[in-house]
Amino acid sequence: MPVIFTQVSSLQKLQASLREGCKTFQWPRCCTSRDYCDGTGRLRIKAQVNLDLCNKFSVDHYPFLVWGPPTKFNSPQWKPKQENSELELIDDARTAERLLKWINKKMGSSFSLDDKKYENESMLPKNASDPEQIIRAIYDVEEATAHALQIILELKMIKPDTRDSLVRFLQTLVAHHPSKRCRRGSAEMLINFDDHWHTNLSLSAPESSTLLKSAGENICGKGVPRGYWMFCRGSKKETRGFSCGLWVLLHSLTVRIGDGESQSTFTSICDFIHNFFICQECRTHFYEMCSSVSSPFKSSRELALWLWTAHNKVNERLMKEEKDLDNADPLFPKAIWPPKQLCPSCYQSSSSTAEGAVEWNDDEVFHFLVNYYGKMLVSSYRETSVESLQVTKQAGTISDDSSTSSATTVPIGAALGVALASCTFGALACFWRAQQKNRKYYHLRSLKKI
Ligand SMILES: Cc1cc2nc3c(=O)[nH]c(=O)nc-3n(C[C@H](O)[C@H](O)[C@H](O)COP(=O)(O)OP(=O)(O)OC[C@H]3O[C@@H](n4cnc5c(N)ncnc54)[C@H](O)[C@@H]3O)c2cc1C
Repeated sequence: MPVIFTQVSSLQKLQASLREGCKTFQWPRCCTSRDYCDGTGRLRIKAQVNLDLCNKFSVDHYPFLVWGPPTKFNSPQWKPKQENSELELIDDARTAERLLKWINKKMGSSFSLDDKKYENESMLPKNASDPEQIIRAIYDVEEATAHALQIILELKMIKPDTRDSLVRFLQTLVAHHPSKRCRRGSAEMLINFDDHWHTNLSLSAPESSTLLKSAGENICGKGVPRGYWMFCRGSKKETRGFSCGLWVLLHSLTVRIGDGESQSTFTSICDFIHNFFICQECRTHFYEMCSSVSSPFKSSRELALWLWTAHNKVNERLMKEEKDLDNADPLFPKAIWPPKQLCPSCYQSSSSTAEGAVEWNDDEVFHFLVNYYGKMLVSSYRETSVESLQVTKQAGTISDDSSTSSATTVPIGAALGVALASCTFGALACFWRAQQKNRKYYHLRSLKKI
């Protein structure tokens, strides 16, 4: 997946320095907003770290843009004329138009600088009722899994009385996590579990930090958690995210298990939330719902529908709370799910009872859940990501989900590729932001003049 390596703010700073009187200068090896014009009018670079970075990439002029797969940027040294390198110097990028022309040629695309959809808000799922949105959630499920594990380890939540519950949950993940990476990582963790947690012993500090590092880094592959959400990204920083990813994980488990595993999966989910979900209120409510189940589950259908109903009960309660407190995410207010647009057949034709409750067609809801959290969650990604296919082909393997490509390549590809429909947009976003800043700057200046 190509990326653009640049420092737009540095370029702007450089331009600003020139405007402010740096009459003579040499192109710096690298500069940032902390660089400055010295008494002789030469641009000086302050931070050693920038020099090192620029040395690594042989940066000798501005703007200096490199195109290539993100993982290749980790190589210790790269030179613009290096043969057989997947990194390529963009040699014509003096203006946004010229850069875009270069990218369009490279990609066989025809983007224009007026394509306003590259703004940040396009990173948000535009319409939660759009079934295609779930394709992004595979990354959030990975993110939530790794995030949950980090919390467990950092807060030292594995104790003699919680240990077994984690083992059971990991066993479920090994068999049924929708991401193969996470299945592999969970298996790895289980294999090593007894080495770190002898029965009835909690971890001492040095052991804990060693395991924290290796488990945290590996449960869903290197680079996960990545620190951002795709499907679960809220329009405010404090909304959605982890708890959304956790729900998606739980639903995806319930549609993957066999009938004979339904009761044990139910117990493992309930215990996991009870012991390891840090939201006290959520745990308490969820535990109450778990405790009110009177007879064992006999099929995955029963369990999937139970979890769906439980989630809707939470939604219903939060709908009221959000209304009272006026703290809903404006783009993602709580609602009874799935909405009609997403699954019309889930609704009985009479639609709702006299009390206003929805009458569901349970068979259709189950069918919908199996498709949505089963096939769609994992397979649509492969179909829409050219990059993922390329990685798979290169590796000479056949993938059944997103897991065969590198943990860092795919999400960046997803972040730029799936969310923005093409990696090119990343570069455009850069220019877009730069343009906007300029517009804002000129706007402010014109205001000052007035
Ligand atoms: C087990 C659990 C219990 C929680 N309990 C509480 C609580 O008591 N109080 C509280 O304030 N917060 C609770 N939360 C957090 C809360 O439910 C939301 O996760 C959080 O507010 C973020 O909401 P969201 O808009 O991202 O959608 P979420 O509710 O997180 O849902 C994520 C996605 O799942 C899908 N979805 C929605 N409803 C359903 C459904 N019924 N079945 C299947 N899929 C569905 C939608 O696509 C949605 O975008 C809990 C979270 C979890 C995981």
